[in-house]
Amino acid sequence: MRTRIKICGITRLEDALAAVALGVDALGFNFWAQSKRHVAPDVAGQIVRRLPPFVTTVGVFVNAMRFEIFNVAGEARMQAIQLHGDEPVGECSQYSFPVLYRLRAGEAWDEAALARSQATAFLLDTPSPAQGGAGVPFDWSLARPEIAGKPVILAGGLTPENVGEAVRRVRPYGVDVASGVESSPGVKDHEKLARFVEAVRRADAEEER
Ligand SMILES: O=C(O)c1ccccc1NCC(=O)[C@H](O)[C@H](O)COP(=O)(O)O
Repeated sequence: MRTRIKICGITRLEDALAAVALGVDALGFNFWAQSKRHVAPDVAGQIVRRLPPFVTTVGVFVNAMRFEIFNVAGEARMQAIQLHGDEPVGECSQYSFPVLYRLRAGEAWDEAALARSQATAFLLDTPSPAQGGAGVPFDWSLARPEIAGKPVILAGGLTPENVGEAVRRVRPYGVDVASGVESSPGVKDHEKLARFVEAVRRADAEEER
């Protein structure tokens, strides 16, 4: 299976186009005002208008009101949303968008509630006071390819140097990275992006052999 790749914290068109040229599957746009990677909805919308088809745009929200999510996701042309705060998992059913629901690694989950939920996938991240984007990996033995029958997107401190090992060990549906491919918050380093994608593809190819 090809591991899907989401690059999170896109704020600039050139970074979005560089990631897409490398074949990534999804781009994350952070609409939480306190994030170092915050992007205004109109700026995100202008970036999205310049993307080729078949790239999933994901709006990242932290404890936002439903009407705000609908308005922002609409204006910025998001195709999916990521709930990355303290939202209950039942909140996923309130949206017509596919929803990535953040789980904190190491916390006790109510697997039955997760299985019943309308989450499309679980983004498994390092617990962090900054909510996300902290660049700190967690113990991957806490991760699995699926949780409650839904795909897992592995996040938290992934870098070009460690992502191959993470993919080999966890075999997640996808991987997600923000800080590990940056030169500064919100500014992607295109060389790190290329090495990240290559490391994932190398790990995929090893599994196929
Ligand atoms: O990236 C942020 O600044 C951020 C802030 C608040 C909530 C979520 C945030 N990012 C969401 C992501 O999906 C990140 O890619 C994920 O947390 C992993 O980040 P990193 O450890 O920097 O790769």
